[in-house]
Amino acid sequence: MTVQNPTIIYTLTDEAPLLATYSLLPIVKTFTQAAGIEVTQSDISVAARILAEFPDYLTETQRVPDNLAELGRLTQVSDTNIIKLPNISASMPQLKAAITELRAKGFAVPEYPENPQTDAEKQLLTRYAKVLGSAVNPVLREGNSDRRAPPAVKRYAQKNPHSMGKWSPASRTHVSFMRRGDFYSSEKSMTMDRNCDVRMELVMANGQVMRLKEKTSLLKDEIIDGMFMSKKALCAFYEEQLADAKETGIMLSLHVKATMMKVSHPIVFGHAVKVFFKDLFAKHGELFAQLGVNPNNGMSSVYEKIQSLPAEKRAEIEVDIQACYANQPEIAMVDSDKGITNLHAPNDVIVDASMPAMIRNGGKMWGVDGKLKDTKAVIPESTFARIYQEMINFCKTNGAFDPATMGSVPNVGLMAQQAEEYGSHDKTFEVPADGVARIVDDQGKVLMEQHVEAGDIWRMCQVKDAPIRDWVKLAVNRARQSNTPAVFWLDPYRPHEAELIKKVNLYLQDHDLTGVEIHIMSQMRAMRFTLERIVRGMDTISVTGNILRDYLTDLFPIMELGTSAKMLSIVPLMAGGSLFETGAGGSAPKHVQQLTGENHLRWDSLGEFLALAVSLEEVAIQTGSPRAKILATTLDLATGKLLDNRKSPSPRTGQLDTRGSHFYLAMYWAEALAAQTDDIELAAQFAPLAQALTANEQTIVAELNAVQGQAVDLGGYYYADPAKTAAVMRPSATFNAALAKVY
Ligand SMILES: NC(=O)C1=CN([C@@H]2O[C@H](COP(=O)(O)OP(=O)(O)OC[C@H]3O[C@@H](n4cnc5c(N)ncnc54)[C@H](OP(=O)(O)O)[C@@H]3O)[C@@H](O)[C@H]2O)C=CC1
Ligand SMILES: O=C(O)CCC(=O)C(=O)O
Ligand SMILES: [Mg+2]
Repeated sequence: MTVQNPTIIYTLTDEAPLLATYSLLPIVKTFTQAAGIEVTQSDISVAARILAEFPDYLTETQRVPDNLAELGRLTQVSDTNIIKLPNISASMPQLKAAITELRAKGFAVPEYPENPQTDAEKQLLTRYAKVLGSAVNPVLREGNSDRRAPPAVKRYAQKNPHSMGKWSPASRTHVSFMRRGDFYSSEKSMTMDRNCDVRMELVMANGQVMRLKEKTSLLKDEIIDGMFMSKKALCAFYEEQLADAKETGIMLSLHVKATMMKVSHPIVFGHAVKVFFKDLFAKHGELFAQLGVNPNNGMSSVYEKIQSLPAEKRAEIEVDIQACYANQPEIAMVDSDKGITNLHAPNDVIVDASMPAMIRNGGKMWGVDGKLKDTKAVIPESTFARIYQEMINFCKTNGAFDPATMGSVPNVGLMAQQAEEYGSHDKTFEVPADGVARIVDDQGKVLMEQHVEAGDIWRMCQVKDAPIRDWVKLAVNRARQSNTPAVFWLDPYRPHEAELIKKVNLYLQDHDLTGVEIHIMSQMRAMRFTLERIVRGMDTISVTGNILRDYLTDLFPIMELGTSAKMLSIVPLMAGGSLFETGAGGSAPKHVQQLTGENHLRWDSLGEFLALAVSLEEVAIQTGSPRAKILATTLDLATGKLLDNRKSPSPRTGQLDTRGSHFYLAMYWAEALAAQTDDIELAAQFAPLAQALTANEQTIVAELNAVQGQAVDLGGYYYADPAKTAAVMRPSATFNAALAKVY
C-alpha cells in the first residue's frame, strides 16, 4: 500500500494573486518537499471555470477538469487543506471579456447570450450563470470564517503607522440610504418547524400563477427570509439623492456589491445609470435597446454598443452624455485621467473596499478635476449602510483613527453552507409583473407573501441551523482564546436577525461562559461600542452575518493596517478540513495594470505567508509530522523578520516589489531552517540555500529590480500565457538556480 503524502491544495486564481503565485509557488514547493508535504495546484480562475463548463465546445486536448466542483467535494472530507487566494467574481463585462479572450485563443466556447430568445440560448445563460459573480467562495466556504490581524502584524502596523487622511468636523461626507421600499423595510423571516420543500411563485393580477423556483429543500430549524426592493422606491430615492446633491453642491458616489450580490445589485446599479442618464435614455432608449445596451453593465455597455454606429451618430450620443454630466451633480471618478466614472462598470466600485478607502482618505473621493472631495455616498440598501454613517459620525467628532494606538477588530462571520446572501443567487428574481410573490410549502401552505410590482427585486435567503450553532461556538472560542469581548451585531428590529438572536441565546447555553464577555447589540450600537473601545486601544471581536463579515473585514483592517491583505483568514470547515484564505481583499486589478505597464508588481503576499503557516500547522496537527511543524514555525519567523526588515513590496516602480519580497521570504525561511536544531537533517538540507541566497542577495535584488520600468507582455489577461508569465515573474537567474539546487 502506498502512503499518500499530506497534501496542501494551492489555488490558482486571477489577476495580481495569480501573478504573485507564479513567483511564490516554486519557492513554497521547494520548502515543503523537504518535509514530504505535497503542494498541488488547482486552477479555479474565471477562464478555467468557463472552460470547465463547456467541454462540449472544446477539443479533447482543450478540455479541463471541473476543479471547483472537485474542491467543493473535498470540503466535505475531513483532512482537506486548501489555500485559497482571492479570485475574480466576474461582473458581466468581465465575463464577456474573458469569453472574448478565450475565443480569440481558439477555444470555441459560446458567445455570452446577452438577450436570450431561444431555449438553447436560455440554457447557455444558465450555464454561464454558474461562472458569473461570486461563484467560487460560496462553494468553498463550507465553514464559518475567522478573520483577524495576527499580533505580529498588528504590532508592526502600530510601530509603522500608514498614512491617514484628516477628518474635519465640517466634512460634508455622508451616507444616503433608502428609508422605505428596500429589502430592510419588507423583510419577513421564520424558522422552519419541519423538513420540507418550498416553491417560490408569483400570483399575477389575473390570478395566473408563475413558478419562479420549483423547489428549495429546507431543513427543520433553518431560518428563511423573504424580502423585496421596490423599483419605484429605488428610482425615486435616486432622484431625491441627485436633486439633493445638485442643490447642496456635493459630489455623489454609488457603492454596491454587484459581484457578490450578482443578481440583485447589477439591477440596483443599472437603475442608478438610467436615472443619472435619464435624458440620454429618454432620447436614445429605443436605439440603445436595438443595439443591446444593458445599463446593468454601466456606461461601458453604452460605449461598447455605440461603436457599431456611424461616427456622426456616435458624436451626437457623446454630446448627450456630456450634457447629462453637466446637468447632474458631480459624480465620483474611478479614473479621472481616462474619464471613467463611478457609473462606468459595476465591478469598478465594490462597497467593501470602496467605503473604507474613502473613510481612510478623510471622507473624500476623486472628482472629475482629479481633486479629492467630500461625497454623498449612496448605498441604497439600508440594512447595512448605517454602519458606515456611524463610523463617519465618529470620525467627524473624534478625527481620523490613529493606526499607532487603535485597537483591533477581528471578525467571526456566519457564511457556512451558503448562509444568508451567499445562497440567495438562485432565489433572487426581477419580478416580471405586478402581483403577490409568495413562498409556499409542499402542503400548499403559504409561508410568506408580499405585494410586489413589475421590476421589483424579490429574494429568499436561508441559513441552516448547524452553521449557526458552529458560528456561536467559534465566537465563544475566539473570545475565550483571545480574552476579548465578542459582540454579536444583531438588530432585533430586523426580522431575520430577531430569529438569529433566539438561536444565539439558545446556543450560547451550550458553552461555559464564565470569564467570557459576550454582547448582542444592534449594528449601530455595536459600531459605537466598538469604536469607543478602538480609540482607547482595546480590541473587540465582531460576530456578524455574511454581509457584515464582508464589510467589516475590509473596513477595520484598512483603518488598522492600511489594507486587508494582511489579515489571517481561516475557515474551519464544518466537515473537519480547513480552508485558509489569503488576506480579506480581492484580486487588485490595478496592480496588473502596473505590472504590464511598468513591470512592477506591488501585491503584498503577507496574506499568503500567514495562510501557509497555519496550513502547515494544520498538517502537523493532522499527521503529527514534526517537519510540518518546523516549517510552520520557521515560516512565521521568516515572516516576522521580513516585516521587521521592511521587505514588503513597495508601490513604486524601481523599488523592491512582490518578487523581491518573495526572495527575502525564501532567504529568511532558509536561514531559520538552517538555524533550528530540532531536525539536523533538515537544517543541513537548507544551509546551502541559506548560504547561496545571503551570499548573492545584492545580485538577486539587482536582477529583480533591473527588469522594472518597461512594459511586459503576459500573452493574455484572463488566460495569460504560462511560459511568458513565469518568465516575467521569475526574472532572477541567480535566484532560480539557487532554488533548483535544493534537490
Ligand atoms: N476573496 C475573494 O475572492 C475576493 C475577491 N474579490 C474580487 O477582487 C476583484 C477586485 O475587487 P476590489 O473591490 O477592487 O478590491 P481589491 O481588494 O482587489 O482592491 C482594492 C485595493 O486594495 C489594495 N489591495 C488588495 N489586496 C492587496 C494586496 N494583497 N497587496 C497590496 N494591496 C492590496 C490595493 O490597493 P492599491 O491600489 O492602493 O495598491 C487594491 O487596489 C473583483 O473581481 C472582486 O470580485 C474581492 C474581494 C474578495
Ligand atoms: O465572494 C465574493 O465575491 C467576495 C467575497 C469578499 O469580498 C469577502 O469575502 O471579503
Ligand atoms: Mg470582502
